[in-house]
Amino acid sequence: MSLNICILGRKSNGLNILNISRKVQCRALSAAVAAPQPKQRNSQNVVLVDGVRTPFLTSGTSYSKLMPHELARHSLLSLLQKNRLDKELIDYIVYGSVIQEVKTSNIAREAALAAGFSNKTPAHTVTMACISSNAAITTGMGLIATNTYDVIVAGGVEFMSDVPIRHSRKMRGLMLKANKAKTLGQRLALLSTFRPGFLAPELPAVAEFSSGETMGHSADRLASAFNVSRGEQDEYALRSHTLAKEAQEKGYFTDLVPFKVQGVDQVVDKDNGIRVSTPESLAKLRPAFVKPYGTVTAANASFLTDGASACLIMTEEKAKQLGLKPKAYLRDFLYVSQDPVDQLLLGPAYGIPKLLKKAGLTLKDIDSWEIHEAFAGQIVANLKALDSDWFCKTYLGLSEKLGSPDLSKWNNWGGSLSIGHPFAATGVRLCMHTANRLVREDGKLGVVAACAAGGQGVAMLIERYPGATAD
Ligand SMILES: CC(=O)SCCNC(=O)CCNC(=O)[C@H](O)C(C)(C)COP(=O)(O)OP(=O)(O)OC[C@H]1O[C@@H](n2cnc3c(N)ncnc32)[C@H](O)[C@@H]1OP(=O)(O)O
Repeated sequence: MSLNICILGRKSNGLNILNISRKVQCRALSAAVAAPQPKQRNSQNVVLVDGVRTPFLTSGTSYSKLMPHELARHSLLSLLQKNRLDKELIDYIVYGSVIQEVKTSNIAREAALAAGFSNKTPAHTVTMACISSNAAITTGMGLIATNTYDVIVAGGVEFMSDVPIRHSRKMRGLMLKANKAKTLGQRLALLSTFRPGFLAPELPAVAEFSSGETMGHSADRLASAFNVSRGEQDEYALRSHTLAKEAQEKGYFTDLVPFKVQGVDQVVDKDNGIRVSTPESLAKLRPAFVKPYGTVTAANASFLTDGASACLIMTEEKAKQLGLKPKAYLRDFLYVSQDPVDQLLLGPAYGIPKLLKKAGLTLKDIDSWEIHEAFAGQIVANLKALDSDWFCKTYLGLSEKLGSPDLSKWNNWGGSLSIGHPFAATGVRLCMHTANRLVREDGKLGVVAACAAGGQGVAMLIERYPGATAD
């Protein structure tokens, strides 16, 4: 028998369209009593021991003079310090990165060396757009499952304060040829081919390579396809910022490790993009991408963010041997992908039903949802897709809609819209917020899901570890 007392919390913020109530779920008798058991998949239990992140900062602020591997270094060192771990214990490091600093392309290795890890600890870097640190974690799970390694650090870093801006292709061609020219005559001949237009730089864009469409434009198109109004998007964005602020003030972001940045007077100890606004000021903002009729604005989109994260995963047996107290079991995961020219931000809508089916669970079994908020319109569209017979039958092959997740369990500490979204670092934050929320909210099972450029997505199942704490 489970006792399920729901206390109606403070005023609802008027989120009627999404039907988001501010119910605080109190499961006084532990969820474990009648809780479902997901199908066992791993031959060995893989546990998430702990995870940390730098404060997430809007790009161009206190981290702007750093290099990305220095941010990653901070998360690696902090993970070890927080868990009082010897660097020699780490068998392997996997890190995610999306927009790469060309000098540190294998940033996992550069960050590890900068952090003083043994040069005998191999490290590699993965990239899968906004789910790159999920890919780092699941790569680590694979290395553990194949008995290749026992103790893995997985993480991710993104640094939007300094991105590689290139010369144009023509200018690059000219410069490479000039490098090879042997005589003054050859150099002068090349110089005569130079045209001022060659100097126009190539800026990296947060855009889909195959279609050239920016993510913001895709979000606008998705919102329009699912009839998500501007009002719904602003309302959802306000919810995200409000809940993040509340969680920040209550000290729930225990995954965040303060950072003394060289040259910056004050220790950076908070995410700086959380900004609770009023519905009126949100309504005044102009469209950021599709002008003049689009609905995605600077306030209902995630913002360009600098940050890094790292987590420690290993077999349960190893954690016991080392006397470590894990936070969660990493129970299951899967990736999904669709045509990016159609709709590329529906990863959660594709991934969640598949994951639940694979694990033998239903929506009701999930106590904590941590879903990446690329855009408010993208989140509302994913919710509408899950609750749509048409979408679930046509695109997922289900006999009917999956339904609506309980929104009182959904991103209760805000999300990427408010906390920030350093692309390759977000996955670890999602897993850590899930693990810590399961403890604070007395739940058992959590789902992480995210969309990513390329039309890809991830869904992960996380289970609270007995005796876990949220510190
Ligand atoms: C799967 C994935 O995750 S894909 C990746 C998803 N993420 C992205 O693609 C990143 C999208 N975001 C962006 O590119 C940028 O943040 C943009 C283009 C939306 C906005 O960039 P900027 O214009 O530089 O934003 P900026 O911070 O200046 O804000 C613009 C205005 O909105 C206002 N604003 C921003 N946020 C808020 C807020 N929460 N409340 C009220 N006003 C706000 C600002 O004050 C500013 O107003 P002003 O013009 O009067 O000064």
